[in-house]
Amino acid sequence: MDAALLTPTEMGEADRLTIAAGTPGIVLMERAAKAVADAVETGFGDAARIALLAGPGNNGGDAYAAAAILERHGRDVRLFHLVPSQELTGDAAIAAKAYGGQAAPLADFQPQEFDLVVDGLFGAGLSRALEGKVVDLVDQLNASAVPVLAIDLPSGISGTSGAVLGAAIEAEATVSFFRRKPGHLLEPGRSRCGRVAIADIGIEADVLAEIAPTSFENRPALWRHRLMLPTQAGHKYDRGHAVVFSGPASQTGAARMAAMAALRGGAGLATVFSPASAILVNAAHLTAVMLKRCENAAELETLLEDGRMNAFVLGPGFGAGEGARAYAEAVLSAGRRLVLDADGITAFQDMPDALFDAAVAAGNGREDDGPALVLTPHAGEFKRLFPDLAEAELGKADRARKAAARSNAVVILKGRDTVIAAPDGRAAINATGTAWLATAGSGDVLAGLVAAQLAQNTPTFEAACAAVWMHGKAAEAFGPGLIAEDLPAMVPKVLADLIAF
Ligand SMILES: NC(=O)C1=CN([C@@H]2O[C@H](COP(=O)(O)OP(=O)(O)OC[C@H]3O[C@@H](n4cnc5c(N)ncnc54)[C@H](O)[C@@H]3O)[C@@H](O)[C@H]2O)[C@@H](O)CC1
Ligand SMILES: Nc1ncnc2c1ncn2[C@@H]1O[C@H](COP(=O)(O)OP(=O)(O)O)[C@@H](O)[C@H]1O
Ligand SMILES: [K+]
Repeated sequence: MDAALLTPTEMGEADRLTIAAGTPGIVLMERAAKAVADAVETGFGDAARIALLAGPGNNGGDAYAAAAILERHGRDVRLFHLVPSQELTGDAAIAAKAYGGQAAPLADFQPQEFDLVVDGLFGAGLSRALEGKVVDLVDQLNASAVPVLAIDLPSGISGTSGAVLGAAIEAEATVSFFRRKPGHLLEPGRSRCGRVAIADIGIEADVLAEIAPTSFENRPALWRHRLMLPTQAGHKYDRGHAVVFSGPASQTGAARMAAMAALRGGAGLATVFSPASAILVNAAHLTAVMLKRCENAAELETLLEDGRMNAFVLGPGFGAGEGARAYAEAVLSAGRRLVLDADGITAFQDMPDALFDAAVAAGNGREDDGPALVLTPHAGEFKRLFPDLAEAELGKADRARKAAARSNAVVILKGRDTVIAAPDGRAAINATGTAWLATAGSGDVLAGLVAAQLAQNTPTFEAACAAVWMHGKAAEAFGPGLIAEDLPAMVPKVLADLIAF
């Protein structure tokens, strides 16, 4: 549960359970405020003049309580309130009463008069879009060069979806409490948060058992225990055999990169299945990866008789025609797990139900590994299979979740904030990677890394999460100048760190 993300509603529940177990709300607020004051001291120690902005709820209460602490530390603070303190209720009213320092209405706030602004306008309780004077203030603050430390979330960012509601503050740093929220990881929220620190305010981890969160940060804690690493006496077939379908002679590179990634990711064997016309091109470039001719569906049926070939990739460079559909359906109906990427996804754009039916019929695989199908769309490909979901007013995590439930597939919805969702409702949000991943072919490598995990019998959701995490880490390890071919070569370093972890 270390990787759990809490929606604002779930966080409210964590708060409620903690209060019910005997910790008064004002104590939680004091601890939250102490964490904010500590973040000011450690991150913005040089700031001489500090403004704290207080909204109408407990986020504002945190600002009052933090102002009181900073003032006791001798800092020059001034508080600006959206509503007069006598209109506050509950813990926020208590905190406002306890603060005896300078306060003024928000209309008097001029960002340039300060070296640091602490944003306590809205946090988890943001329930509608910002409007009117608050929007003007946010715009003015964002246009100034004054750094902002946000309490819980930058005001205007949805903690659930990361969306900007009306307008949102751009923070340099954010202090949140107990666990991250999806909005800290999903764009544009992630970019607006700056550095995120999570403070312990005395909420016990055991509240999570009752809350049963379904969103997670994609970290090794989520899947590390499900990875199958080579055993001392292991055989290559223990680590599975990944197969990647090659496209025609002029489009073979993508499949080879995916196959190389499958080997580097730990599959015991990897084979490219190639149409006859591309055999020589593929043969000229392959060494550790093997090659077999697969000209049509009948040949595929025969090849599938070798039950050791247990994980397939279809799509990179393949061509988006009827052939792709026939192969995908054959692989699924033969009980193998399949990563469907790129052209493989596009091939089903006019008949997505045929794909979803095949995935439902394939069920949950051997020993309940999880779904047989993994879909790896970027936003454009996603729209081809799920046009209604692409257009719905949904956050990215819910979009991916609904797609996973509809298709009975694990869906990897790619981008800077890649979401991995399972039909059972789990969703993991990834934070590894660099902008250098936006390079031709990097998605092909990801498909191969997923197949590597599937070949090694990692359950489907965990396989997808691990692959996305490693893909990002490989990019981080390489640094600037990355092209897709560099990624497989970085995987050994990523695995070494993971094993040492
Ligand atoms: N849940 C917890 O465990 C803890 C919560 N704390 C703080 O409490 C915050 C949540 O407090 P609240 O639930 O009171 O919520 P907020 O303080 O985030 O905001 C709710 C208030 O803002 C108003 N509001 C919402 N959207 C608005 C909009 N667009 N324009 C104008 N007004 C709007 C609401 O009517 C309500 O008065 C957290 O973000 C955190 O800072 C901390 O005190 C520590 C403990
Ligand atoms: N700005 C970014 N930051 C981090 N990762 C990114 C960014 N842009 C793209 N990616 C990742 O790079 C990969 C690109 O895959 P894809 O769009 O299929 O490209 P291609 O078809 O060229 O292989 C995905 O894993 C995606 O999540
Ligand atoms: K805030």
